[in-house]
Amino acid sequence: MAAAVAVGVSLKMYFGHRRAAEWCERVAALARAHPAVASGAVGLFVMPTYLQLLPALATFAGTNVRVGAQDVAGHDTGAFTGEVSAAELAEVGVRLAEVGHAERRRLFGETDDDVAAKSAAALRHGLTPVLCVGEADRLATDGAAAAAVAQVHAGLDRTPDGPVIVAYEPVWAIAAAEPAPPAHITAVSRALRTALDTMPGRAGSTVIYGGSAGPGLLTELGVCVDGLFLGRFAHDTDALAAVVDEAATLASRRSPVPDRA
Ligand SMILES: O=C[C@H](O)COP(=O)(O)O
Repeated sequence: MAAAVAVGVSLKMYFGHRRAAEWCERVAALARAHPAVASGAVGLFVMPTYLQLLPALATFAGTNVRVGAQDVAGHDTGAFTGEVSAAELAEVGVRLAEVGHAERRRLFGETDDDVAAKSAAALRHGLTPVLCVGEADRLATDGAAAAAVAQVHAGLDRTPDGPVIVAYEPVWAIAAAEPAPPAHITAVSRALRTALDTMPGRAGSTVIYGGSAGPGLLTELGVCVDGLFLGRFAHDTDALAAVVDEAATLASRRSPVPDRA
């Protein structure tokens, strides 16, 4: 089988309940019809709001689409009003938990320690963390890579073993008109892969790119990333289908890499 290329989508808080349900129905139909998703060559995952998780799990049942949460508590149980634990997410069938997104760091004051606690909670309960990292300001490649690698260590160094997905998202490229330049993404993604390769317990981890990603980018990036993490440009499911097609082509060109996250 071709090596898996990931295509993830976070719906953030863009959709209401009905629109999210309709979008999930269309994506489930795409997943059922697309041979590369059905075979696992393209690893599609979807992150709706907490309230949309249960209906999404029902809609994607029987497909290869994994459902993830956009956040997770750093604690396992107790008096943490408004939080949702990794244990409960895993109990209902959620497979991934996003941690450290730039919006949570900037708007909700999440620190590296918070991110590490959330990564640890996810790994303790069998969820794959999707750890978002990226430089806040436009930096040259070396500085950007150093900042992103430092965030990976801060988010993972004291956490249980297990494969993770690192989403490289330069903050300045999120919600922008265009993604970061391919040469920049390539260089930073390589540095992230090298860092993950030297970290004990992270075999099978992958690096994907997010930040105004859409159709065409994966083809430009080629094998230097393990996939894309989409936001706005997946709201149109035809655009998402185009990215899945590109991922399928890329997967067929990669050497098999078993058991990637
Ligand atoms: O979670 C996804 C990323 O933050 C990218 O969002 P965007 O493509 O809308 O910029």
